Amino acid sequence: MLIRGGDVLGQGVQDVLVVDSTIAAVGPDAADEAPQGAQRLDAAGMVVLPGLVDLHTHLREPGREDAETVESGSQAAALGGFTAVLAMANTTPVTDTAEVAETVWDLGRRAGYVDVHPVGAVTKGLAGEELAELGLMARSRARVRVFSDDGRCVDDPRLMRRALEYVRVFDGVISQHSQDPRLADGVACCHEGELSGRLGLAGWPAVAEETIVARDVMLAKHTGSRVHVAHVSTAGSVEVLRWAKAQGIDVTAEVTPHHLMLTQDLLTGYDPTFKVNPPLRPAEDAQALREALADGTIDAVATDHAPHARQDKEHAFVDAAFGMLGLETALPVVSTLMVQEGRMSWTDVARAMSTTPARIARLTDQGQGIRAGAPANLTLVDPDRRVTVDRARSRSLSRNNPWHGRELTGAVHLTMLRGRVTAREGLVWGEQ
Ligand SMILES: NC(=O)N[C@@H](CC(=O)O)C(=O)O
Ligand SMILES: [Zn+2]
Ligand SMILES: [Zn+2]
Repeated sequence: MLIRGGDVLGQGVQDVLVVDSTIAAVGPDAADEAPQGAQRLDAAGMVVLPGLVDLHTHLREPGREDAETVESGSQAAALGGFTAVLAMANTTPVTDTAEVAETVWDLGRRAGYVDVHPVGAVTKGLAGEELAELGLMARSRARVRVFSDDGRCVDDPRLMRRALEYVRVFDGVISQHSQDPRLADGVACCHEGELSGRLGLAGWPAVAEETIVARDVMLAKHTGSRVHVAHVSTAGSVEVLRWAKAQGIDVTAEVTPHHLMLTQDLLTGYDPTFKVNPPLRPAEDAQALREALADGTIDAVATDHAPHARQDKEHAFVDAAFGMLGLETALPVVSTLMVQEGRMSWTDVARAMSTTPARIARLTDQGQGIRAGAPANLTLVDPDRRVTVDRARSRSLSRNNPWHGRELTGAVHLTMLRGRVTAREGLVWGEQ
């Protein structure tokens, strides 16, 4: 397929020739190299990005196939411009063995829309007591490199130290859900501050996140291992990261689209759609996150796509499950908030949503950019298209969509995984 006239990485119009599963040529001569009868795709007005990689997705299978399956989540991912997702371990059973990791990996292959890389649990059953089979998961067919107890914090410093030492052997990384459970009330469900008092809700203080981030960067320094901070949400965490990076500590961090754009003020209606962990924060935090993403202190955007079935989400605010959808809206939110408003270029977006997350997860078949010889993982974005988000049109099996009714600018037009079109104009592979 010859992709004609697209703006590659926002750096200028180039043709891109894809032959089989590989990018064969990029540039003015690509058309000359196209074989007879090659399919042509007019990409005028589109931005061509490398396939997006999500470091943080909850696919809910095995165990909660009513909320999401590998197949439904993979379809949502492809429609969102992703070619790979890291599937979190908080399933039932937990992904804490090579067998479960291989099951998830195989389900992803069978679905075929995106590469599904299982994240391994750090501790058995996410219980925070005993290390899981990290080495066996790493050596399994699923080649696990990212480990996380996400949903829970590995709060025992001794266990965190051991985990960091262990994964260093195979160049793995611990993705930490940074939240000291001892600094937050068990029923906390929003940001602790003046607003939580007014709403009568128990909150988490920002410091519950920041102390864990600070501790973990020191443990990374001590062990010479890699730590990744999942869903950074406070200005104080950003300051710690900035300091740690200046010291040369091997730490990376991700931010979600919702922590970039949404703030705690949405909670005044007590709508559980906006209940998420970590909680939506004050506007000053969101502002600090935007700046940190733009200047590279925060390395990546990750969705934390967290589907929940109606019976778990539609409750009084305090009783509802934590989490919100994100796969289909991540690129449009980043486009609207960061690109349209001049904070990031499309090259920066490619770095934060493809190249860097692929490197953090040590993926071998993703994030290699748009150059001859790289796997043909591509996302075509229509940067000026305005879309009003409609939760009813999501491919996710769940409806906890915090973007419902919002108008966003920038839409995914087409996604290609190793030369195969997996999504195009709202339809997935097989429907086109
Ligand atoms: N983000 C959330 O609010 N929920 C996540 C867990 C998590 O990411 O911590 C989930 O699994 O539902
Ligand atoms: Zn988490
Ligand atoms: Zn999560």
